[in-house]
Amino acid sequence: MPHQQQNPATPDFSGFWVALVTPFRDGAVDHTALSALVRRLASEGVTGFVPCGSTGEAAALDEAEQLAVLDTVLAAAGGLPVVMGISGYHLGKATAWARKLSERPIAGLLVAAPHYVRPSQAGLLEWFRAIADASSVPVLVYDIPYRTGVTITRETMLALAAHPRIRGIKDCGGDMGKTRAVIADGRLQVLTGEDHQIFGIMAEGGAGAIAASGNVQTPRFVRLVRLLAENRLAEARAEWQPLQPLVEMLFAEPNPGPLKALLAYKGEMADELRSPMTRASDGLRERLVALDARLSRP
Ligand SMILES: O=C(O)C1=N[C@H](C(=O)O)C[C@H](O)C1
Repeated sequence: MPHQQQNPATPDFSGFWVALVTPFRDGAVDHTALSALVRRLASEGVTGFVPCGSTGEAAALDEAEQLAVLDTVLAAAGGLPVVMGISGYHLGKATAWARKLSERPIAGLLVAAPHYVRPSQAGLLEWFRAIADASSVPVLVYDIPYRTGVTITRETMLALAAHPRIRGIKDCGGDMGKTRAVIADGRLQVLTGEDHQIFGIMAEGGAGAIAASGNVQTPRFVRLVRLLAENRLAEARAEWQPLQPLVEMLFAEPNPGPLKALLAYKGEMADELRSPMTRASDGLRERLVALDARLSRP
């Protein structure tokens, strides 16, 4: 497999990354659909790919399935970088997994705080440092307290920035004070992980986004992030305004249900999720299809 286009000495995670859905068909991962999705997104100008995040229903995939998803994405990515998601709450398993994943030609690991166990800040430092020590590729901290149940404080985040392999955050932290402090500190690249905050966080100096919404209307998201990176705020605002209702609808029911409903309507995959995640309602699907059609008109 080709190595990712990242300079290991100065990895750069700026740009627009897509948090990939994992297509299923008749209960199994649909690798044909996944490969076609990645090739389309690459041709539409995304920076890179993030498989096995929350959007990718990683919690419902066993290790062999996650590795197979990663290999399909690497093979279809055409040399674009791939950052693999890791979550869990067993430190020994997480470090072993990080070691194994970093044998693959990936650009980085996206590591969430341990969920359910609610450790102290000292425990969080141990978690992220141990995984970064085990990894041979850069690590992005996935800050998402509403899913993990644990808040990474500003002080903890800045302490993590001292680790040579921790290079950025996927910010769903919901604390603009912390986001601003990390941007001002300058050691970690801040990628928003909240699709509705792409404009705001990049306008404040964020380096980019990792977003589920970009699985659809991809060229619009790619243009938006490019304009923001170039500080062309008025043009970026004009690009952002029509995307706002799309983002709202895509998250009106649990992600990735709405996204898969729209991708299925477009013929890119089956409208199938693994329980307990469920398909979007018919009403939301109809509204999404209508909005997507409007956004797709030249
Ligand atoms: O899978 C991800 O990574 C993302 N997850 C967020 C979520 O559903 O919590 C949304 C974001 O767009 C990407």
